[in-house]
Amino acid sequence: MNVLFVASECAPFVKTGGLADVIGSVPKALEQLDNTVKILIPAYPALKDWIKHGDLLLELEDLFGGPARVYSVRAKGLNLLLLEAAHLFDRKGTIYLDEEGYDWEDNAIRFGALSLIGAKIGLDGIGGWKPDVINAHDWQAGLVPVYLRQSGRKAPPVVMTIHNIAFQGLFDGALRGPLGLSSGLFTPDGFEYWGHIGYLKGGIAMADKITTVSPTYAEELLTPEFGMGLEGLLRSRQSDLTGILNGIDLDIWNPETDKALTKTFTAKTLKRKAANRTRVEEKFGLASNPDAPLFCVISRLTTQKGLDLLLKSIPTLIKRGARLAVLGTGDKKLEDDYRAMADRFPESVSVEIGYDEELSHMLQGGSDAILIPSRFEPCGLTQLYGLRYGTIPVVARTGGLADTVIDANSAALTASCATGIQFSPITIETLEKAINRTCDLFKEPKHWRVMMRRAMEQEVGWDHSAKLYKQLFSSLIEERAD
Ligand SMILES: Nc1ncnc2c1ncn2[C@@H]1O[C@H](COP(=O)(O)OP(=O)(O)O[C@H]2O[C@H](CO)[C@@H](O)[C@H](O)[C@H]2O)[C@@H](O)[C@H]1O
Repeated sequence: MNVLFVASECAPFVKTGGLADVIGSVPKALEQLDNTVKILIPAYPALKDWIKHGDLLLELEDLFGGPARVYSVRAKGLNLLLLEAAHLFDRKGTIYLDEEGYDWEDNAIRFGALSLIGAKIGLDGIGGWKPDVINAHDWQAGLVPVYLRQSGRKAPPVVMTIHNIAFQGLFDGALRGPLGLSSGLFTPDGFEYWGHIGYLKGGIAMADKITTVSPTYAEELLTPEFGMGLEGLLRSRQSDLTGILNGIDLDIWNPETDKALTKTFTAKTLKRKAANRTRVEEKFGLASNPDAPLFCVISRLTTQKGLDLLLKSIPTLIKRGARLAVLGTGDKKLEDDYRAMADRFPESVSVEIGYDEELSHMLQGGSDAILIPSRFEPCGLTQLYGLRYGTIPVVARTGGLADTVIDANSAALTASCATGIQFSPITIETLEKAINRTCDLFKEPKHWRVMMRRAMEQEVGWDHSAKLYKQLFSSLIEERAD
């Protein structure tokens, strides 16, 4: 089966968050199942060099104000279709933000262009290759099914995947003209959202199937609390919505081979993990204390991730002799508040504001526990990396966090199946309790070691979920053929 992915980021080339990890890993698992997956992605500066190794397959004189080309290249085990359109993607700043940190003014056009080319490849194929199914990811690819629908032509089915409904891609309705969108579909049943163009909304309304990244989030999305205004539409499409849990790339995230670690380790050589802890303590300038856990956070610093709650719980953590190493970037106020906390308690709290892939591996390798107090979390990947590295996840019971961590309650401890700590409802008090429970458990090395081993044994790769994607794609293709 031929599958076209359309997405705005892909690890290890361009990454601002978990979307990139998924786009960079699930295609490899699908290829193992005898599928060909090609990923259409803009040729941002970080990807431009790959063009030299690519084949030119498509040339357009004008794509929303400038010329565009699509190159095909095999890079790091992935088939990329690089959309080169210098006027849209060859810029300094980040892939979504300008150098001052504001959204690029023309993001609607930039990702409208990505979606338009995705639809074109769906309709006409590229270089003799034709997708049997298209998987569009997040709002940046939300217009793919819209452009297909308005073409009126026979097109492959589309699966729209929601990685985070908080980002919907809402833009001025007047952009319909410049984007070449049909006014006939600009209705509440189509891609209109209260007078705006809703990229994700259009995608959800017009895709053949909708997936999200965990079963629990698929249920949560149907409620006003989590659906963020799209719960009604999603309820109307409930029978087409499934939650397929994310996996991780087991080669990139492997404590047995990870080059960012001081000492590599396995579930059988857990003692070797201690050297990594010492390295993190040194690197972050934290005091060492063998009697209390070293916690880490690797995250966007936002209220979604509950990091304002954690800030208030830090005194509890310090009281227990625990330490906290934070790696993150995001809301300026939270960045300042965390820096201030680190200045106040330099031996107990240390913060690295920035984005650093290698440091994130080092932290997973050297910390005892990872804190993820998210208010909502579609799936979450850092708890999966934590499980893989025996770094106990301490998580809010929501979305994919609820689906992937087994709480260390007394029954689970007795049955030796616990893999982490969960807390609910998501408040400062329950988070503090969870921190205290983690510190208590850490003082029982036998329980703690069993939990680490269980965590490391969890199936966190793509094997199972890639099969579910394949089944979903196959069923759609069969339906189309009937
Ligand atoms: N400062 C930093 N330095 C280095 N690495 C950093 C970092 N901050 C974050 N990261 C990395 O970025 C990724 C974050 O992925 P998550 O899945 O946890 O959340 P995100 O909200 O981005 O993704 C959304 O999409 C994914 C994918 O579907 C869902 O799992 C998730 O719930 C949803 O919110 C991880 O690989 C993490 O290690």
